[in-house]
Amino acid sequence: MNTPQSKRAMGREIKAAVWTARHPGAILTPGAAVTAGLELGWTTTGGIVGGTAAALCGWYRAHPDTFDAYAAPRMRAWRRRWSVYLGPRWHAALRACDLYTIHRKTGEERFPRIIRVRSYSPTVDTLWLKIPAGQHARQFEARLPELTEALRVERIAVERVKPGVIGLVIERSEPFTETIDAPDMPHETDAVDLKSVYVGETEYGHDWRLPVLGQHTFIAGATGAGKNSIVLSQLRAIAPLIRDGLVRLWLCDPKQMEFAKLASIAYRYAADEGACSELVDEFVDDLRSVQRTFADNGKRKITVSRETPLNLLIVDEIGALLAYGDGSIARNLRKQLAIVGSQGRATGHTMTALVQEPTKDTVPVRELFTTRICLRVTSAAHVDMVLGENARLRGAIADEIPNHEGTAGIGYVIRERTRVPLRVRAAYVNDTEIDQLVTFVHTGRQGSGHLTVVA
Ligand SMILES: Nc1ncnc2c1ncn2[C@@H]1O[C@H](COP(=O)(O)OP(=O)(O)OP(=O)(O)O)[C@@H](O)[C@H]1O
Repeated sequence: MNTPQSKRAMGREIKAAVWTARHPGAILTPGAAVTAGLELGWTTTGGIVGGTAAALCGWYRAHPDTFDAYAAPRMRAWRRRWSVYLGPRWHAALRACDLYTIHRKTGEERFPRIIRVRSYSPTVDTLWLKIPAGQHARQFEARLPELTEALRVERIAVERVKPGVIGLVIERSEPFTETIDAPDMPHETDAVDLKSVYVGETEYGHDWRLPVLGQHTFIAGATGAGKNSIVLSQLRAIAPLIRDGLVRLWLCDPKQMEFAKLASIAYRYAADEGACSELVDEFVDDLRSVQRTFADNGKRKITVSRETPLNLLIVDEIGALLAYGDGSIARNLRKQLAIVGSQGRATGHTMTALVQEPTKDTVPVRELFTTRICLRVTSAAHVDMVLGENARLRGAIADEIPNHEGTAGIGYVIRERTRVPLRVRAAYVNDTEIDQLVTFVHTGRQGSGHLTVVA
């Protein structure tokens, strides 16, 4: 491309024409309204506009899930585009942070141009910026604290989208300011739906529910991010099924911290790496034996009962297990977890793995897990490793969650239908509530004569 030589800037009328071509809606929408008013009459046009608004209100009230997933992000993005990120305001913020260039010959100020606004959640916007020659994502990274203040937002992250285009992920406010109480333990097994177990709240204030039956769960988060609280919330929510022998816990607990308290209610419990590997072998043997029984009886899918319970394998610190020793344990684990991942859902063998740092050792096994959760992580690269490509650019800035207890349990999941990140917070289960869980299970088992088997 030739470097421009002229000292004259582009004419105003040409700039206006270019702007109109880039934003046809800004002319077409009022134009269509006026044309409709003149052609159809103002009453009919008012009726059409009112009818559309009423239909949207009806949708909003009647079907919050689909409205929040499809209509709300578009409407929000449009509103923000024409209010918050409007030209003069946007330019003032960039100018204050020195994030613009000056054309050497014409002296014209050149600002990164907003080419796309997405607002997948009420609290996070993603802007795509076409940056002028001479700018780079690094300059934005260096000025993020200033830009965050200038835009009056909570935090901002930068991603390079493609040559000449960067993404700014802007978190406008923190939806979670309070700890969420631990789930109650229902008394009756009928009160539990294993396909939808309460573990906390979403940024919309709805229940955050996870399936325990038929899905494998991968939880990543730096130390202190609150990974355990997700598992412990699940276990409290399904407590009567553990008590009644409808769910069997298989625990690999190399760290021996919170989960060690659960050893007495586990069906199998292992702490050191060798024992964990043996436990997983036994879990796969059990899976095989259920497969054989199913083959004999012509069954294809599990119905959870005492005879065919749900077997839940929880592997804490899977990263450490996969990186441990001479590699034989890691190889065995990878092979066995692949079997559980591909065949366990039908037989009622599901697994949950927790990892502090998603690394090259854990990435291959990550693919085995159908539900993935990313709490606070220490590197921007970890987010896409856990949640999939472009998750961070779409708003999952889990690496930007501040490292303090007030944010523990906060993270992101990817919504199934729209592939958009959802900010969530797990309920917090404290030590007393873990003890309550253990007592609840033991008391019920004694009452029913059900025996606890501990490895
Ligand atoms: N869901 C939560 N809500 C609020 N606070 C929480 C939550 N989970 C954990 N915390 C707080 O954060 C602290 C650290 O949590 P925890 O040790 O369970 O995190 P972790 O991710 O499991 O860490 P590690 O990998 O080191 O075991 C807890 O002691 C607790 O005070």
